[in-house]
Amino acid sequence: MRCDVVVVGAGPGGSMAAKTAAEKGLKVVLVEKRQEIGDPVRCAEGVSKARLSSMIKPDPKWIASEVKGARLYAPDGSNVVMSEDKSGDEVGYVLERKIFDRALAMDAARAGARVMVKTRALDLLRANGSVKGIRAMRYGEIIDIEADVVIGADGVESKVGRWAGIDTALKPGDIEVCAQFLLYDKGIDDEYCEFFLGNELAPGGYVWSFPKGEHLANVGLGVIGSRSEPGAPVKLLRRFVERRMPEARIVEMVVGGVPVSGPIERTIADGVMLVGDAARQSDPITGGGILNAMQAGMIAGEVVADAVSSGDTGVEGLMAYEKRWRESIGKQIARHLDLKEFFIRLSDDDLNKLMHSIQSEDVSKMDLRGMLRVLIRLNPKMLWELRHLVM
Ligand SMILES: Cc1cc2nc3c(=O)[nH]c(=O)nc-3n(C[C@H](O)[C@H](O)[C@H](O)COP(=O)(O)OP(=O)(O)OC[C@H]3O[C@@H](n4cnc5c(N)ncnc54)[C@H](O)[C@@H]3O)c2cc1C
Repeated sequence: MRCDVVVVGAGPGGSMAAKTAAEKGLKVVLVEKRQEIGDPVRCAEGVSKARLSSMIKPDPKWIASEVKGARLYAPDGSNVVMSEDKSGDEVGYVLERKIFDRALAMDAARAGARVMVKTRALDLLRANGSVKGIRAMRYGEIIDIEADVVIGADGVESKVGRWAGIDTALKPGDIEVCAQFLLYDKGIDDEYCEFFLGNELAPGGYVWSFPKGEHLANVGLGVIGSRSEPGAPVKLLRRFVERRMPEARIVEMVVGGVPVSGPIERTIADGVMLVGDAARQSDPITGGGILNAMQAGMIAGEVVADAVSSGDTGVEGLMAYEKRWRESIGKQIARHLDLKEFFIRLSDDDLNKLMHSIQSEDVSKMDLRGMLRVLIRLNPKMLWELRHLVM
């Protein structure tokens, strides 16, 4: 089989890359190892309404709920409320990713991409040292898919980067190890996402509750890998749920990892591009990666179309991808990495102090940067080293 570009992985990043490249007239193959795109879900499914809407038209079929904002809790229970349009990438819509991921792949198919499920990429094909596509396993048979460019959108456990010689290795401190329940509890606030901070609750991470309507919610937590033991996230989550919502009915459980390493050194090689979690493009503070993956996928699709039509699919021809994603989402990722590195060092007392200091301020209409500016003004000694982030 021969095409211009083969995309490995039909998550949000891969499907957007495939759709964009197909719309630009390229012959695209999108391979997905699972037999059902989007299932099982390893995600809390929260995204910013405005940013999602800037990329695709929201469809009620894949929106589980719309929230008014987010409530942020310090370890001692003190809290602030942030409104939906300002609370960052996690809040606005809570998606139904089983339907959402499938809809994005269908959009790619409608744009002309060939979608192949139950097809696992096994390795890169090479000829005279250059990448020439992938070898894959499809329904138990080995097949070769020849292509000028391979886009690796194969998620947090990505192998495409490694096969291409790109260093995507993550240290334990570069991963949030997560556990999540989909649960029903009468006490779930259907109008607000909730975030709970605290080293006892989730060392180096946080607990979230993202409502999906009618008192159903994704309740989960992430623990920084360097401070986690095997099984710890599930134990901590069970403790949280037993204490705060003892009547909860758990109907689903997922575990998974989110890269919070910040940008890797390079995301392209000759004939290869990495997108989304494979490129470690998720947000180091929130762990949110859906929208960054989609945006990077769109950029990758545009750049690969230019590269194929110019006949230069080497590093030079793909360099515009590297530049464009770093100029856009890369800047925020880098800023949030600095913030994460600082905040995971804070004690629960520090977190309480910070929360108390902003409770008398109206932060409801502020974005994360505005809130940080106020926090630095009120706690100059503790937060002085973060001042460059708000200048
Ligand atoms: C518990 C948890 C909660 C999260 N909550 C949120 C949230 O609320 N908001 C948010 O924005 N982000 C969240 N994230 C992160 C988000 O899920 C990811 O950042 C996002 O899915 C990345 O998209 P992607 O397209 O890069 O990769 P993925 O969605 O991981 O897709 C990769 C695809 O590649 C396929 N694949 C892998 N290897 C191969 C292969 N060899 N051959 C073929 N196919 C392959 C996989 O099956 C998969 O379908 C969460 C993550 C976790 C673990």
